[in-house]
Amino acid sequence: MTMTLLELDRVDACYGAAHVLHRMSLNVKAGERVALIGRNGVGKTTVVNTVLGLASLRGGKVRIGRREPARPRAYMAANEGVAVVPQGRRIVANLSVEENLLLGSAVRRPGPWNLQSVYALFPILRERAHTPGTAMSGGQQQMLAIGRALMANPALILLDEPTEGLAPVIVDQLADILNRVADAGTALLLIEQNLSLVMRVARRYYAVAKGSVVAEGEVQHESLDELQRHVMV
Ligand SMILES: Nc1ncnc2c1ncn2[C@@H]1O[C@H](COP(=O)(O)OP(=O)(O)OP(=O)(O)O)[C@@H](O)[C@H]1O
Repeated sequence: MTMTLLELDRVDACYGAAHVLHRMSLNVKAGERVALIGRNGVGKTTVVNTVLGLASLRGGKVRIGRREPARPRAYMAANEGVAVVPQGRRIVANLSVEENLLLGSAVRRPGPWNLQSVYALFPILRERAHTPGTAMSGGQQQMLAIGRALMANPALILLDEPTEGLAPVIVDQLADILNRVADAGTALLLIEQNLSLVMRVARRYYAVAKGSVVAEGEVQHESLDELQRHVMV
């Protein structure tokens, strides 16, 4: 049986008094490529925040790898092989590209990814290894954020709107890179409003509205119009 890497089972989650997720259920198994789509503010980032313990789990169950914590915490995700490429990238400004990559290897599992293989995937990062991480373009910083996640050799990467603010030509490169990462065996949960990326990378999708899953299925069985109606503002 394929291992479940992440599962939310009827999860309710809050920020203080703000109740954002309502019986949210989704799962990602080893090697899967899953998209989470939906309009702004429906709770997609809160799924990641619940896994990291940044939003409070108030009901339901969260499974992270082999654990089912009552209070999920970021270190548990890291220990269970779940890495995050956060919205806005969060590159550390006063560290070089290489130092930012090395931050990703603090909790490291065995696997194919190391500085050399990350540099082979992103030659631009090798060229810019000693420049400050935030001195690079938005697209390059996104590559750095993905490279940093790979340095942990994760079984699953949660990517929160990786195409935000990127030019279409960079989105094309990103699709190619994410497919290579997934081909190498890493599962992806792709939070995205860019459906061109979703259609090129994801196999399954969940559509979210008002903190719950309102539709799910195989990406290849849906038309662009069908997916589009879940993200239109
Ligand atoms: N730290 C917080 N405290 C209180 N409310 C929050 C907090 N973070 C987010 N929210 C609220 O939770 C709701 C869901 O936000 P979330 O960021 O999960 O949405 P999203 O689907 O990821 O949207 P976006 O694409 O805009 O990031 C929104 O109404 C937002 O205002």
